[in-house]
Amino acid sequence: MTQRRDDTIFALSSGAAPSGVAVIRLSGPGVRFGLETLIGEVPKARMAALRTLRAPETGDILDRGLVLFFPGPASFTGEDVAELQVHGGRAVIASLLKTLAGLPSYRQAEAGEFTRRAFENGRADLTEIEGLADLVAAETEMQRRLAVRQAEGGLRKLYEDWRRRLIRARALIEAGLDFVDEEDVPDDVMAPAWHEAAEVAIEMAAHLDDQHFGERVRDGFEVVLLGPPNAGKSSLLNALVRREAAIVTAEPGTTRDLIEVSLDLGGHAVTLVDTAGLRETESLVEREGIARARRRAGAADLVLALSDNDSWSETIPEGAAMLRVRTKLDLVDSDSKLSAGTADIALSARTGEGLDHLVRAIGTALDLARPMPAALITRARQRDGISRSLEHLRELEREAGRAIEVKAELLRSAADALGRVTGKVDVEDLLDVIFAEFCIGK
Ligand SMILES: Nc1nc2c(ncn2[C@@H]2O[C@H](COP(=O)(O)OP(=O)(O)OP(=O)(O)O)[C@@H](O)[C@H]2O)c(=O)[nH]1
Ligand SMILES: [K+]
Ligand SMILES: [Mg+2]
Repeated sequence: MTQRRDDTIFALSSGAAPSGVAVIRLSGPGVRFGLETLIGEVPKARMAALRTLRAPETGDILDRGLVLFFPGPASFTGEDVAELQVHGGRAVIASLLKTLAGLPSYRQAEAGEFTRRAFENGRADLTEIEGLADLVAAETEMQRRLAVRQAEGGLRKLYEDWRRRLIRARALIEAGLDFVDEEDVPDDVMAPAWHEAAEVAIEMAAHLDDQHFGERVRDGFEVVLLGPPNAGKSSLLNALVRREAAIVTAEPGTTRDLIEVSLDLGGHAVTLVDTAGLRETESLVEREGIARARRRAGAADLVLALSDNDSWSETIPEGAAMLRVRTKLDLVDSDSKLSAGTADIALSARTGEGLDHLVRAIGTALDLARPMPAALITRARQRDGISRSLEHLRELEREAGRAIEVKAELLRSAADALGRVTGKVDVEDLLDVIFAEFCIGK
């Protein structure tokens, strides 16, 4: 996807027609010419102007709408940009797009091309662009909050600061190399550089040690339902998703495979997994299902251990965060309901009683209530880059006795690994993957 920058690109940036209002976005060197052609002038920068749009050849009225002009370089893409806010009918949009396509060196934008131009013109780094993609895709409130912070440069600021400090440390070392015979370089000339690198390494390690919180906000936390046959696991899953996603029968051993559903639980993206009831059995199919249930529970963010009789023997895998859920509360007479038993929560999938309590408890158990740090890793790509950078710094610490040139090279590699995360360094191979996430018009 290499584009010539003398093209002016355009696209419908709002959703599918028909809609009340449609937004057509233009970017490139021909934007001023395009506006003069369509409305006879270039309106005042960043002010909405109500104008009649006309076909250049015939003078026919295409539509009347709001026209906005954002001169480069202080625009989204860094180029001249315009937005045409017109009526969202199919014919209006079609005639405008056709008119634009007829202008010299105008063409339809490819998916993500506006954002790509923004990156190439230095208007946003890769982490901000990933934040933007997440913001467009955000489905839950937590995802939206995380994406806004990232799109606003939360990660960029942190990573640029580290990179700047590593580059400075290397400069200190190289300056020392230039002026002093290596044998004689006194330790204290280099000491501030080593100190700086060690500080950055500590900060990176802390940043990486986040239990993958940002990735899980983005991709969803995994919550696994576990318990003996007929505990009511599938019934609870169905009640939470409000549809018959899993088969429920009175027969113990109904569920064999893992059943996954994605849902928004109180503003948090969760993948809820129903599993086979745990028991000794001769059935090979069921045994495999039970083995899968245990494996999945072992890797879960949270296990909901279900029981309809307040006993919790052997259900719980070591180490997993867990809530004990007493099911079928509607079968319990109202006097016994008052004695809480050993469960964290009691509920009925049949009547819905206690479900809201469960949703709140899940949020608390996942520790979602804590304040979100300004910069959270949201993707494996970022984690890999920071880990690689930290590896180089660790090597630097281990190789304390090595030649100064080797150490300077390790600092350079550490800074480059960071630069690849933000897109400052040699990322051509990554770009197509990242921009493919965007739709046309973004
Ligand atoms: N009264 C009442 N019955 C329930 C409730 N939840 C589940 N049941 C019944 O309990 C039986 C088992 O429910 P399931 O949801 O299939 O239980 P499960 O844990 O998925 O069972 P397996 O898949 O066999 O391990 C069914 O007959 C359900 O109708 C409830 O809240 N109240
Ligand atoms: K069952
Ligand atoms: Mg089941």
